[in-house]
Amino acid sequence: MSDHDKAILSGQLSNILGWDQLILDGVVDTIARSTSKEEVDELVQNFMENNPSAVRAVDTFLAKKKQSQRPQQTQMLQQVPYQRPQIMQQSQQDQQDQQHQQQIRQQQQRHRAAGGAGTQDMKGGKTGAGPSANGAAGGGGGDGKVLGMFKQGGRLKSSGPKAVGVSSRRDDQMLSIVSTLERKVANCLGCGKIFDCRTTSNEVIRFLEGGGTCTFCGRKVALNYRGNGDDEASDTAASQAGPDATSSDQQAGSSTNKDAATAAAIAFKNRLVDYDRNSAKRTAVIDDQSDYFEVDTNTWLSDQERAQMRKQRQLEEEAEAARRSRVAVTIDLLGRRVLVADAAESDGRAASFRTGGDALAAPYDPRAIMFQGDDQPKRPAQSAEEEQAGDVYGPQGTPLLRQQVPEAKHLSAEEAAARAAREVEALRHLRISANPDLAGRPTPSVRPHHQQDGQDKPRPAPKGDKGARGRTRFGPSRLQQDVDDVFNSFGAEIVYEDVEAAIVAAESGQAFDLCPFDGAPQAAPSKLQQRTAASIVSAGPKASHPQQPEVVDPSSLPPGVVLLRGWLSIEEQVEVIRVLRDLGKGPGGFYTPSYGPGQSMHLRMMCLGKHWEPRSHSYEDVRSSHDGAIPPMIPPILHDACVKAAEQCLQVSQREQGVRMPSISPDICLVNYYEKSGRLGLHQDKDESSDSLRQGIPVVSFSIGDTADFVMSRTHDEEPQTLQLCSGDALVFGGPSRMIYHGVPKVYPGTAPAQLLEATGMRAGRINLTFRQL
Ligand SMILES: O=C(O)CCC(=O)C(=O)O
Ligand SMILES: [Fe+2]
Repeated sequence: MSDHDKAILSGQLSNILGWDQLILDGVVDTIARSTSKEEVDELVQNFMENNPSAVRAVDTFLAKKKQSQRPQQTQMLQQVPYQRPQIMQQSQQDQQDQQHQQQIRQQQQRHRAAGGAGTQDMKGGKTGAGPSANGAAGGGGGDGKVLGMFKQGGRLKSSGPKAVGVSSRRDDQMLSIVSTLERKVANCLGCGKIFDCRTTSNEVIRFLEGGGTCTFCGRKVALNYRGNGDDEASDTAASQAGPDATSSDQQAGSSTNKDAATAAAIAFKNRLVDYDRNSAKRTAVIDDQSDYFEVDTNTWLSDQERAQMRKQRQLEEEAEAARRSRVAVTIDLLGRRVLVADAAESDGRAASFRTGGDALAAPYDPRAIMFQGDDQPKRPAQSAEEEQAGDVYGPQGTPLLRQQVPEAKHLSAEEAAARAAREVEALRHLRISANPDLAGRPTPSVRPHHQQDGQDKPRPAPKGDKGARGRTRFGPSRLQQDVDDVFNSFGAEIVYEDVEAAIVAAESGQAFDLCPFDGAPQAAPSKLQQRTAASIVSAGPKASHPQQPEVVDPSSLPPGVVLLRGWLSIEEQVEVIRVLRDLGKGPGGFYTPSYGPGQSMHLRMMCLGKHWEPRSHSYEDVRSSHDGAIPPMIPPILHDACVKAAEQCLQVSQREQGVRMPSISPDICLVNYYEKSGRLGLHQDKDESSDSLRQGIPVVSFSIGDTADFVMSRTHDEEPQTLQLCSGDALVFGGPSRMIYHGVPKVYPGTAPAQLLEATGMRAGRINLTFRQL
C-alpha cells in the first residue's frame, strides 16, 4: 500500500471525522496492515461508529489495497515462509529469538546514540522526541519511525531494520516480545483461556499489547521475561499499554510536553484498552437456575414479584399440609361400620383424628371408631382387663365394639371416659358431604329382602335378632335402624338416603302418601304398620292432649310469641291430615327440597299458595327447581283455621304481653313432614315481602303428630329457648318476634296420639303447617 494511498485515506477521514492527525495516522496504518475484513470492520464500527462516508473511504482504500497486494503476496510467499497462524519449531524459534534480541539491542543503542531529550525508554518516563502534530516521526530517533497509533505513548518501538521473513513492523514487535518470554504459552488463571504466543493471531497480539491482560476475562496473566541482558526488552514488553501503562503514559505526557495530541493519543489508547477489557465483560454468564428456582437470591425479580412468589410457595405448602391431614370416613352401611382414618395413614397405623380443625391430642387408632351392629352375638368379658376396657367381643373373641384405643388401656376409667367423650365430640363435629359425582343420579330404591328373594312374606327374624330396645327388625329397615342408632347416638350430621320413603315409593309405585295405613285390615298389619308400631318408643315425652285448649304462660315466652296447647281437637287434626294427604299425593305434593346438589333438607315439604324455592330463598309460582308443578291453593278449611287461631293469639298477646300485632290474611302455607330423624336448622322466616315483615304480620304454626323440640332465640348466637310442640298445638310469632330465629332439632318418635294414627292411618312422624302473608 503506497504512502500516497494512506495519505489520501488519512485526509478523507480527517475531513469526515475531524480527528487529530496523530490518531488518523495510527488508524490508517492499522487499516493498511490489517489482515482480515473483520479486523477493519471492528475498528470502523468502534471508532468511526460506522459513519457512512468514512466507511466508503475505508472501503475504497481496502479495494486498492487488495489490488496492490496481489503481486506482493506472491512475492512474499516465495520469499517469506511466514504464515499466520504458525506454530514455530523450537529451533527456528530460538534462532529468531536471538535475532530479534539482537535487533532490539541495536535499536536501543541507536536511540541512546541519538541522545537528546526524550531518548530514554518508557521505564525512565521519557520517550522519543515529541511528535509533530502532522504525525511525522519525532526527530533524533534513528529511523525514528514509531508505530502509528501509539508512537508518543511508547507503544512499540520500531525494531529497526526490517527483519528478514517478517511481514510487518507490528509482527516484528510481537515476535521480539515473544522471544523474550520464558514460556510461550500462557494460561489465564481467571477463566482458563490459553494464549499460544508462538502464533501471532489477533488475539495473541491483543493479549501481548495489553501487557498480558486476558482478552476474555480481563485478568492479568503473569508473563515471565528472560534475564538481565534482556531487561530493556522485557521492560518494554511488560510496560506495554496494558492497565499499568496508563500511569507511565500520563507521566510521559506530563514530563515531555502538554501537547494536546499526546493527550489525545493517550486517551485513544486508553479507550482501546478499555474496549478490550469491557468487550470481554460483555459476555456475562447467566445462571439459569437462579432464574427458575431461587426466590430470595434471584436478581431478576422485583420486590413485588418476590413477595408474590413467596406467597405462592406458602399457599402450596399449606395445601400440601391440608392434603396430608385429610380424614377419610368410610360408612359401611352393609357391614354396619363407621371407619375413620387419616388419609395420609392409609396403612391403618395410628392416625391423627381431626374434625373441623380440632385435633385430638393423642394418636388415634382407626379401629377404635368401629361400630358393629348391636344385635351381633356377644360373649361376656373374659378378663379384668377386657372388663375394664369395656370392649365387646363376638363369640370368637373378635372385637365388636371398642371403647378405647389399645394403647390407652393403661388409662384410669376416668381418663378413658374423658378420652371417649373427646372422641365422640370429635365425631359429632364431623361434616360429611355427599359425593358430588352421584348428585345427578336418581335416588336409589332399596327393596325389602323378601321381595328381592321373590317371597311374599316377611322373613322371620333370626333367633336373638333383637335390637337394643327389644324390637324385631326386618331387612333394610333393620339396616336403616342400625345406621340411625349409630348416628343418632352421636348426633353426627350425616345425610343419608331416606330409605323408608324409598321403600314406600317403590312398593306403592305412587307419590308420597301421608297415610299409607289408611284402610289396612287391623287383624293383619302390614310390615309398614309393624315398623311404625316398633318405632313407638319411650324415648321422648308422652303426648299430652288437653281436653280444652290451654294458653301457655305468655310471660314465659318472648313478647309476640303465643302458644295455644291442643288448639286443634283430634277430630280437627284428623280432618287436616286427610286434606293434606289428598293434596300431598297430587301435583305439587310432598317432595324433598334441596339447597343444591347433595344438600337435601331433612324433611318433606308441600307448598300451598306459592312455591318456596330453597335455592333462592324466594317465592315462585311454580316449583322450578323440582318438577315445575303449580302449588295447590290453601284450602278454605286451613285458611279459616289459621285466621281464627291468629285472632285468639293476638288477643292473648295484647292482653298478657301488651303487644299489638296485625292480623294475618294468609296466602302461603308451607307443610312440612318430619320423619323420626327429620329436623330443620335455625333460621328466620324472612322471605315474605318487606312490608309484611315490617308490619310484623305473624306466622301461624300448627303441629300434628309426633312431639318435637322447637327452639327459638332472638339472635343466632343466643342460647335458644326450647318449647315442645305437641299434636294440635297452635303457635304464633309476630310483632316484635316476627324475625325470631327458630328451628326443629328433634322429633320424638312414637309420641303422636294413638287416636290420630288409628283414625288416619298416617305414617309415623310429625306434620307442621306455617301460614304466612306475602
Ligand atoms: O316445624 C316447625 O315447627 C317449624 C317450621 C318452620 O319454621 C318453617 O317451615 O319455616
Ligand atoms: Fe320457619
